[in-house]
Amino acid sequence: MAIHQLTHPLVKHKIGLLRAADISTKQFRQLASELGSLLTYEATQDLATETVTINSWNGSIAIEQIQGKKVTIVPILRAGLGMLDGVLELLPSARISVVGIYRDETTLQPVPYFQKLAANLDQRLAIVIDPMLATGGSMIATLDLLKKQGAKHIKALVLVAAPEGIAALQLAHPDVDLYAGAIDLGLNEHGYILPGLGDAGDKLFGTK
Ligand SMILES: O=P(O)(O)OC[C@H]1O[C@H](OP(=O)(O)OP(=O)(O)O)[C@H](O)[C@@H]1O
Ligand SMILES: O=c1cc[nH]c(=O)[nH]1
Ligand SMILES: [Mg+2]
Repeated sequence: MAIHQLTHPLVKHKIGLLRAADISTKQFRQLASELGSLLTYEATQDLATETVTINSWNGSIAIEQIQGKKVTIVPILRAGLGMLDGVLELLPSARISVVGIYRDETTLQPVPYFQKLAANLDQRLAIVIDPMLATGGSMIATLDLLKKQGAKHIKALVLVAAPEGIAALQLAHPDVDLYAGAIDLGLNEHGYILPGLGDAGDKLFGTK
């Protein structure tokens, strides 16, 4: 598994702003979306292109376009939705496959509750988005589910990852590339990332 920790100054700056205790819902949403765009830019660097001929203002010319079926973006509900607008800014025609999973607060085990996936998953790049990779349970369950439905080419985009989650992901899905805005120190006794962002879903949805 390739692990890409983004080092772009804009990413570092925006992740830093996200960590402020007094951040507003509006600011948190805006930054999560912007970081979604920056992670997408990085994660799509190796997309294959093909040459096609089009009619331009000055006659026939050859242009490059992305090859193959449209990408599918896979937000993990709820918090993954916070990155979706930013990802769509760069991939406006992408199909969206929604996966609903929450983490049981006591056992920290992922609990799936919804899925609605794009067709022909085997022919698409699937870009899974979730702000937090903590124990890795939710991401691993999502990748299990996508592969069961035929997905073969998957990338995972997170704002903050814990080393524990990266190790678990590496073991379960060594073929999936991870793109992280930051790799933090570790998890506390409740499974929260330190220094982390706190509860990303609650901050995005204003539920706490
Ligand atoms: O790596 P893990 O240990 O599985 O933890 C990470 C998961 O926890 C959070 O979701 P949460 O369960 O809070 O659901 P929410 O997005 O609905 O708030 C987060 O958005 C991830 O999906
Ligand atoms: O730190 C964490 C861990 C799981 N979910 C979150 O929202 N934050
Ligand atoms: Mg949450």
